[in-house]
Amino acid sequence: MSYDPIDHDFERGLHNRRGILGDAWVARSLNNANNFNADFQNLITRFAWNEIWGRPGLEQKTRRAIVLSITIALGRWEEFDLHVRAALLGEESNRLTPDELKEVLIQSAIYAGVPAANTAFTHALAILREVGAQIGYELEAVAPAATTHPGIGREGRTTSLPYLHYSVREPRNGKTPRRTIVLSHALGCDLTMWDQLANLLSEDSRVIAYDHRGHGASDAPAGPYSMADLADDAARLLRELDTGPVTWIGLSMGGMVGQELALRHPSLVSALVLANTTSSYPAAAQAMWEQRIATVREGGLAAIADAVMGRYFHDGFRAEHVATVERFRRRLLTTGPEGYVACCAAVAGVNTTDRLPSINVPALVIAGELDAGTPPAMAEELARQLPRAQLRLIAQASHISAIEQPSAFAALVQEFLASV
Ligand SMILES: O=C(O)CC1=CCC(=O)O1
Repeated sequence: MSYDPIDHDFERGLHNRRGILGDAWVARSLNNANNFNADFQNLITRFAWNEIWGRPGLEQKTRRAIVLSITIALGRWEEFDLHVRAALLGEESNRLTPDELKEVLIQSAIYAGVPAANTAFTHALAILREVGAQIGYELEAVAPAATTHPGIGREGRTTSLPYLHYSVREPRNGKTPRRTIVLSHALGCDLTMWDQLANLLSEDSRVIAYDHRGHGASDAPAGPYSMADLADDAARLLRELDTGPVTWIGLSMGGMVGQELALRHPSLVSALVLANTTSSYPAAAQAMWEQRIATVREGGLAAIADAVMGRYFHDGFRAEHVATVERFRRRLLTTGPEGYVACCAAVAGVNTTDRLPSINVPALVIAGELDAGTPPAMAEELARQLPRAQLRLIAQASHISAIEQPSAFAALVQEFLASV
């Protein structure tokens, strides 16, 4: 039987401790050990750094965030400072970026209290001032009123009436926007319909999403509305935001607005993505729209909610994505009935077919294979009339194809954007 003189727990712990706190700190701490504290140093090296930090169940970045949160909650500022510095200067695989550190501190404000987070920000800022240059992070003045939420951008509303609620996401890469994209939602939805695509496209683009009049947090002036009203709203919003020509991505009613905008305000549109939409409805559909308006007037939006969900999403999607469908149902039910029926009138009256040949911008027309509301034949007609259109069909998608098939939808949009 051999005797191994190496204490493996201590060695492994030391290795982990160096990886997390850095060689210099660990060397200093070992050099300063003495007959009073060496036993304690040995204990934390074996137990904290080997037993706990050595466990494979969580990434080291996550463990760093946990330590920061707990030291904030307990007000252990010396330990907090040590771990902030180590987290910022750590190895690439496990370091926290200043933005990630900021998120830990913001979240701790809710769970440990604002006073604790306040002190944490003061301590973390002092460390960032010290190590910022080393990690390429510059502190610069920013007005709190101008901050943006990473998931929804900066919200605002037009200064002119009727007020339109919008959000603007600036490019995450921090560079000049490659283009400005406007996302235009369907009847009965609101700008949140686009959250996922907006966050994807804002990697390098400025992305604006807005609520049509009568929807979301925008005004709902007395109706009925026309498609020209909705297009003029869009033009007013773009002029207020001083966007210049935009890439317009609209689904269903949002695509109808895009066509009318390109016809009435051609200088504001440089490219069009028209998804699950049409340039007109057959005469037979007029009675259906009139019936829908009457039903909502009589019974509110609850009276049409099941039918609308059935048109938005195909059977398989509804069965598998109950929470998503519920989210859309809630949104529909919280849309004001007056604004909704006023927009139904605009949709029923859409009529751009004969004018489409004058839209001379690149266009991507997307159809959903299973879309009963605006079937692929309507997309084919759009693509026939638009001089610079390409037509794409998404399989296993009905009306709200951007939600049913988000990856396929995003891939088509990105392929198109790369080509224009
Ligand atoms: O509400 C529907 O049935 C589908 C729809 C028509 C126009 C729109 O935007 O969505």
